[in-house]
Amino acid sequence: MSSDVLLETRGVTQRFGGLTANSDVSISIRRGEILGLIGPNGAGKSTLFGAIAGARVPTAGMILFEGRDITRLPAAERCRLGIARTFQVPRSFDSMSVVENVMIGAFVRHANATMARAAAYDTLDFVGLGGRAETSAGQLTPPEKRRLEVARAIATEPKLLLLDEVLTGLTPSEARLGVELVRKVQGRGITVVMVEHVMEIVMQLVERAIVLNLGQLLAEGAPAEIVRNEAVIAAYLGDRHRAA
Ligand SMILES: Nc1ncnc2c1ncn2[C@@H]1O[C@H](COP(=O)(O)OP(=O)(O)OP(=O)(O)O)[C@@H](O)[C@H]1O
Repeated sequence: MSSDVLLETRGVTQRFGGLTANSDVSISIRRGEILGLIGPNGAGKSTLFGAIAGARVPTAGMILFEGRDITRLPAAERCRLGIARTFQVPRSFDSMSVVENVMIGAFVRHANATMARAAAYDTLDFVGLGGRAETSAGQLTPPEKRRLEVARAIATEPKLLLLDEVLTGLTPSEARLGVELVRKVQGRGITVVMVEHVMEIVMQLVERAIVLNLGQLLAEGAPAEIVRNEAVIAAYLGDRHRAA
């Protein structure tokens, strides 16, 4: 495997009873890129994130991170190796303060609470939530909660960050800030894979996109190629993106 490949899935299959959520999915994630993972609802995008982050061991197939087989490694160990994810529905501890929520991530790298707190404050400044550090997480607005989710993941100091629909449902100005934040994350040397349905965001942000449909890899390429791919138009985009 070439060293510019950070993570590779080989033939990953995930069955839930009779349903095959991922079917023989082989993809490579290149070091330093922003990769889009797109496809219709139920295509298996979040399931693939789960396989990469260690939510469950896939039914079949293999996952390699920096050339190492991590297929059976627990999520916490993958996190220590440098894989972090956010969840589609933010998972904050609402009775705790914002900074305490981020400390949960920072403890992955800092055993000492003072150092974890300092790292959490830095991360909150980085994501633009520095002014909300002492607020209860439950009082954050929905877009702020998404940022908190990103902050907690970044505080683990990942090499690979999996973002599950963090920019979906935002107003245009919030989405613009979100796009800036993802670029800043990449600027830190973190490789980003993002599940995103809003094609305007995908088109401006990602360098390469992978399309899943019915659990299978349907297409991959530059966003400008993807939006012209007949199979992708038929399965996902519809005619409105034909001329994009
Ligand atoms: N833990 C589970 N048990 C049973 N079925 C599941 C489980 N997780 C996902 N599925 C099913 O697997 C399929 C793929 O789901 P997944 O959430 O990965 O799709 P997705 O592409 O992320 O969809 P969306 O864009 O709606 O989030 C769906 O049919 C879903 O209902």
